Amino acid sequence: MAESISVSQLKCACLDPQWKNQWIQGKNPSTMSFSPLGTIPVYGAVFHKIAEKFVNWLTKIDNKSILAELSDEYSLWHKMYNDFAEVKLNKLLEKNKIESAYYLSQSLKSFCRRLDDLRCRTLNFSSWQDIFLTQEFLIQNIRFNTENSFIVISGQVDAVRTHPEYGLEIVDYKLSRGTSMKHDLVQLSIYSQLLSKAKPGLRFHGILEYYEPELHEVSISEKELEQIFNEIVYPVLHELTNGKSISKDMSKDIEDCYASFNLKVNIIDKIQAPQLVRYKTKPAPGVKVVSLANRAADLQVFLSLRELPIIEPAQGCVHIDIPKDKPDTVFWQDIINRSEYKDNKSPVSFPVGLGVNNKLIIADLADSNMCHALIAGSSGSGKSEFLKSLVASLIAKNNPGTLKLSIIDPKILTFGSFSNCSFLTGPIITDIFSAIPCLTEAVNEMESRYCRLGSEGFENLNARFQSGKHDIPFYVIIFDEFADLILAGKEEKKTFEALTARLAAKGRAAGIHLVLTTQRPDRTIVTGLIKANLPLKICLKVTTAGNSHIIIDKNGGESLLGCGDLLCCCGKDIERGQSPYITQEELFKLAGTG
Ligand SMILES: Nc1ncnc2c1ncn2[C@@H]1O[C@H](COP(=O)(O)OP(=O)(O)OP(=O)(O)O)[C@@H](O)[C@H]1O
Repeated sequence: MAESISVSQLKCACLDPQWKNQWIQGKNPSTMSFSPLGTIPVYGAVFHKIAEKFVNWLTKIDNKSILAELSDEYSLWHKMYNDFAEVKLNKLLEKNKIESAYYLSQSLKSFCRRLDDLRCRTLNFSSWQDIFLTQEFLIQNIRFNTENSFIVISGQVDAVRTHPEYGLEIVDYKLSRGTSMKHDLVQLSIYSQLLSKAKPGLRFHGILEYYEPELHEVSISEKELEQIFNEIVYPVLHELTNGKSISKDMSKDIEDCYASFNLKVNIIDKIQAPQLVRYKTKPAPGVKVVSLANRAADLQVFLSLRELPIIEPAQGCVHIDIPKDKPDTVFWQDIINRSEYKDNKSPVSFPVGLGVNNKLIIADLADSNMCHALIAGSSGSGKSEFLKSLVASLIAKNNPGTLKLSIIDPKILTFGSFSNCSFLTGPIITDIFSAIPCLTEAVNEMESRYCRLGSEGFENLNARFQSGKHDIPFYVIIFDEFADLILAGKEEKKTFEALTARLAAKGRAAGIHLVLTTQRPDRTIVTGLIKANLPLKICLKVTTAGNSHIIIDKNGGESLLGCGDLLCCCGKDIERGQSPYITQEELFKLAGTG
């Protein structure tokens, strides 16, 4: 799911809007650069190759007499020509590219002159390693976070050198100039950001070396590079990831739509969330909130929305949630690295999603208001993805000694090849009738834990865990689609309800938690008993307002957008969020089953 891009591709995206659009459309445009018409074709790649090989060779010399032989620009050029350049230059001559061969040889000569200058400016020069820290340095898979997503960038820096005044300098060799100096600096600015992420704590000055064929150098400070990155590169990164959905400002359209029904409103603020834009709307005196809410269908038509907007009263304004055409994915990896989550020390807390206010919605199974969960949503609403991210979050915080999972997955697909995961109490249960023995065992386990906790003087497992005793694992039972068991027969339904009620009533203290999901949130499935016993309710997109009511006692679930858009209810507050997305590979890797 994560986008990855090379530095040359990113540079093209920054400099050529057509290139960028093709990339956004999923194409893979070429990054070939061409010499401007009417100029001699330059062979930048050949120059880079020869320079790289030569400097590599130089930095490996430890023989003093060889070093001494290369004491001026002429001897350096002589060596470079004989051992590294001659064959390439001859190839160009054979192809009758005489001017290009001449240009290249002159550029390489300038490069040798530059090497000599560098040697002279280096106090107590003892070897070429004193100058070249690294060259053609490969920086791979550096992750850049954008507003709601991230992109992975890889590239190869021409050279990193020591500089007597600035410390370290990143060098970009060029054989010709771009259309403006700023354009040429884009690549350098990307490298400086990549390097400072790859080598935290180090600071880099930048230098552009134009071999045209005489050397012209342009030196640029770390601050200027950062400014170019922020001004030119970062907005493009945003477009390449979330930017696919930089949403049109609809404030005026919303005001106009209401005005056409004689309802005067004023949009006072808007918030970008991954799946929607929330417009904070102030009704004029005399305009009823209910009249605004009643116009949801009109707004949908007027604004050409794919779903009804959700319109809700809030503190001092009305929230109008307008769905984005292309929602942004919230990546699990980003979420668990956020400090709000990292600071939460409960071993059984997990991020439910990213709220519209950009704050994480975190649930904690150790909390009595959230100790067992009911998750409902129609087919495709994101239940399985939600469960995967939940399981990943729990696994990431624990080890098989502190957490045990039982997974009942009649759909088979969700946790497919998860079976040899060391966190599991046994094989994944795919036969719904085997769910009953699993829950019965959990009840027995709960009773025996009660005795043990009582004899040790602990009120609950979490208190025991926090006191440093980690030998009894938290135990989470995940039942992905319990409807079939309820519908299997009266007896099954009764037994299931009774077991659920027992576990729900006393499970939290024993560190045993239930997570039940269904795609059929009607009264036959989500019975009063089940609903009452599972305090944490997650409503993904459901088919009807009635379904939404059954889960969260409120409409709204029917207007959600699917794909992890959710309403989370624990107690009286209901929060809208977007659930994190984890890839199958990431999950299996984490679970040690990849
Ligand atoms: N949090 C999410 N972020 C991004 N995409 C999502 C998210 N959740 C779901 N999706 C998208 O929606 C698709 C369907 O999700 P999922 O399989 O979880 O639905 P489901 O509710 O389990 O459906 P079913 O009940 O039919 O199995 C996923 O394959 C994915 O493409």
